[in-house]
Amino acid sequence: MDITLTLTNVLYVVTAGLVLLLLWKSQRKQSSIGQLPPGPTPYPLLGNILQIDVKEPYKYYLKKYGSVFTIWLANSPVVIISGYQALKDTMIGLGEEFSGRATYPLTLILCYFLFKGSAFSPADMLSNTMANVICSIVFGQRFEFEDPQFKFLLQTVNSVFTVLNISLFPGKHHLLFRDVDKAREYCKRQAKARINNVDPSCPQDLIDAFVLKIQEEKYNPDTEYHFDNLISLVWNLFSAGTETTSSTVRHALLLMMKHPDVQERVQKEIDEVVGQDRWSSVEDRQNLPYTDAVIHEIQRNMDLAPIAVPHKMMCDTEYNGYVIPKGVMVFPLLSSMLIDPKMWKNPDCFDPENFLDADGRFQKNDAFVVFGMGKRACLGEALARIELFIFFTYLLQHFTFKATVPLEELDTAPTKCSFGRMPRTYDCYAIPRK
Ligand code: HEM
Repeated sequence: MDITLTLTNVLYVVTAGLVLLLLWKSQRKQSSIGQLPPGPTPYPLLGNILQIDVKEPYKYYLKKYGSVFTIWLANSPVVIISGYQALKDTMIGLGEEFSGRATYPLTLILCYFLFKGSAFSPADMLSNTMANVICSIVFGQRFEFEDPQFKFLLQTVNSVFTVLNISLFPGKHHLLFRDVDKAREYCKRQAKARINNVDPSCPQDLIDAFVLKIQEEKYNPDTEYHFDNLISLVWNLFSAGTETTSSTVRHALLLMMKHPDVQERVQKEIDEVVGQDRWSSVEDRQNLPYTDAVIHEIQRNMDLAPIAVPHKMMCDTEYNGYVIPKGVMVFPLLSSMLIDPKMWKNPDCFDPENFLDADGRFQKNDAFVVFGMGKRACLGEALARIELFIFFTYLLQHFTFKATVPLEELDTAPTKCSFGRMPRTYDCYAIPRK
């Protein structure tokens, strides 16, 4: 008998056996969690992946199943929660139970990005500038834009937001994990260098302050202040705090080009309240209601994190007649609130009137949940709001932004993907105002 033929046959049988085993396990898992909210029937192994429309991932199911439903990403159930009431009940009312943090499943990552080459694109400048804000707070220093270490850190963060559009199979994401490890190593070296070198009377940055807490709590066995947490904190702040704000300002300038009347009105208000001879400060915000409304509307329109950052159940929890087991992943569908026609005057278009009352005063709106809600809401919200205000007002105080293409060709819709919405890259003219 031909030995190669026999081996091939054995291989077929083993592979078929493995596939059958996986199918059996997958179906057992899918049917074993009986009290989850309803949702589309999953295929074995793949779950609902093939049924999800990447452009509008959950719209159809929202209509069919209402505000709480389950989808399966491969072999893992994910509970999707949407709408004002359900999100308030869960993220705030049951805040503790819903406060675990899940990791992004690779299968969720189904993003599509468009990139174009450009003569003057503000993208790099914005991300360098915003990153230096975080660097000043965390590392106590700013970096030159050309610094290779700084470039590497930024590139890695950018990859986390963009290259994560790949599949379960070996490939680019492994390079990404390797780069993330390298970036964390850098954070580690920075932190290690400080361990015995902090002046307790004068901490210079976040690392110094954390190191002092480590020393203060060294005899407390339950302390959260230890070296590993310091590294995670530094990396989390850096990665969560750079691309988010710089992408928002990038989207802001794009919208200003598309809506020159809005840009002009913001500039007029800044000229009247701040003038041209000084920078705006946070105190000016209350006297700049139109500008404030425009910044909020930019963020609502952008909808940077449509499903927030995946949550995880801390314990078995009953909600709305269902039981969501401990460990199950939950996506709070923030988008559903940002475009809810019951909550906004004009939910589908960019319209600063969404944040203005009849007298032109700034009007808060409970459905403005771009930073998430409840216990796991964005840690950097206060800083992000200040950054967006200061950078946006500074840029419009000094420049008028103009598109390089006719306005009707300027597409402002962020590139869609199922976990984040990134602004498009574009060329622009920044015309000095003086
Ligand atoms: C436009 C700017 C930003 C937006 C729209 C934004 C949005 C968000 C959202 C939606 C979440 C997840 C909330 C949830 O899961 O319920 C989040 C988490 C987080 N953000 Fe931001 N963020 C921004 C800027 C920043 C900045 C500047 C920092 C750091 C200084 C930061 C640090 C974090 C951290 C550390 C978390 C995780 C919090 C946790 O797990 O408890 N973010 N952000």
